[in-house]
Amino acid sequence: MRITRRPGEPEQAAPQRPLAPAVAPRDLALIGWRILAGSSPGDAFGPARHKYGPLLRVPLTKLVLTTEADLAHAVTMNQRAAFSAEPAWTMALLPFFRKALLQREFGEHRNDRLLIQQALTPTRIAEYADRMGPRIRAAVLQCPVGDGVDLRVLFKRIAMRVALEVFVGGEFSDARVDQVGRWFDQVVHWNVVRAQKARVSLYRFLAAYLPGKRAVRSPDLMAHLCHATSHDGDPFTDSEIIHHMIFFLFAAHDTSTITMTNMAYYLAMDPDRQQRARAESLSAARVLDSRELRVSLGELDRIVRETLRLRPPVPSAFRTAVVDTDVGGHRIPKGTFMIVNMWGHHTDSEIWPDARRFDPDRFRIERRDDPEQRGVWMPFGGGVHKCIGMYFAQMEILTVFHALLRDFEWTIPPGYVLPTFENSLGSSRGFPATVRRRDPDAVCAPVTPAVPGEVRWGVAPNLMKRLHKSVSRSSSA
Ligand code: HEM
Repeated sequence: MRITRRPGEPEQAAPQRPLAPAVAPRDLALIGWRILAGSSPGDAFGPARHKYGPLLRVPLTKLVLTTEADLAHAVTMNQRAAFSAEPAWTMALLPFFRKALLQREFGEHRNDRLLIQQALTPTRIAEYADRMGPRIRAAVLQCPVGDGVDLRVLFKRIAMRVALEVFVGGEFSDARVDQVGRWFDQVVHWNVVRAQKARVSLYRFLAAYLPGKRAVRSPDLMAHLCHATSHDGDPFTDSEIIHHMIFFLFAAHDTSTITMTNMAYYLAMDPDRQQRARAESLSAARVLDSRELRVSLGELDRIVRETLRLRPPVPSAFRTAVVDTDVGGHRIPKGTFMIVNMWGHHTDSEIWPDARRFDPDRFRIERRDDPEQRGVWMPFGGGVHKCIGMYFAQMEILTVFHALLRDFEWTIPPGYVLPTFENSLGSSRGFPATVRRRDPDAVCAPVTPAVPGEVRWGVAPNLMKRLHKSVSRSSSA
């Protein structure tokens, strides 16, 4: 419609619909039950979204949850500076981190993010790939074989070593890597005493490096922070550097460990797909640089993407409204705690055909162009807090699996379900794999097209049947 107005006449604002409050459904608990009973978050929230709208408030609280992709963009892009990550993340998961990057906002966040970003430029990542590649391949060759192997232990050790050697600098013994890994496991533990003890140990461990880093400009993040200035123009204090490093090392290894564990799990459930990825790796050179990794390992790259769609290690982003604002036509009062659940729209069957199938081919170029899929894959978040380590993680994961697929094959006991909720940030578990070393001269068997596998969900898989029954009873009541 064309709007005509005389010169000088003020522009009339389009009539606006009054802002609605987020609905607080009384049957919200039922959604929780559905997820516990084996629904994916996308399936469980779909009916509620149709009934109540895209924003659901938890009754009697200031918690508002959305599984809507558009709203996830609006909140994380934060164009009106109405949301802050700091108080929300501190409450949700990071009480044991102090002034981490994710807990900084606006000017201060911009300053520190730009500094940290310098450790993650494409050139630096390529250097890390060259330096860490041989160490990763050597570590993969140590993979235990036999039944009941927990591959998570291997992935954790590799990711922890890479994070320490790249961002703190130097070389670390296996015992030291495992010790630091255990402290990080405990730092987000529900037992606050253990968590506090672990944080003190990490603090002391990193503090011991400070004098050396302040004296010499070594090419690692920690030395870089020692010689940089903070937002107020002063050098970072010892404590600021250590708090940055504790969160950074955690973010740099825990998410990658979880992703690699989940990938190994899906590939164990889908032997055809594993074989296809192996054939691709065997047809490429054993040693690939960071650019070649992405170009030569398309199948593996799609497996990473699909794994991150189905089980994002950071399933939600948390924000607090710092002013009264609105999102998607809904009023958001100051102080609202927003849970942007990317996992919900990642598993929404209205967006992803056959959403519960593990189907990496959905990321093939010809299918990725599907307009419905554009912009709805958000495992690394969005906006100014978007994951700073996205390309680093990709390089590391591809390097590990390229080596693993060439020399090992693995399966999983039939019917085993890796508990869905227990493989995200702060609570991650492995699974019992049967691992065999491959004969290096064996030719990869011809590959049949993979049949996408239905993903099984469940918090406690052995309780699934019982929970299903109780949910259908309460729904029909
Ligand atoms: C598969 C692996 C990874 C996933 C899925 C992941 C996911 C995420 C997500 C979703 C966020 C944003 C949270 C929010 O907006 O509330 C984030 C932030 C962050 N990630 Fe990652 N991450 C991964 C790997 C890494 C790695 C390898 C590093 C470091 C090398 C890293 C460092 C960070 C940092 C420092 C932030 C905070 C950024 C900021 O506040 O500006 N992450 N990550």
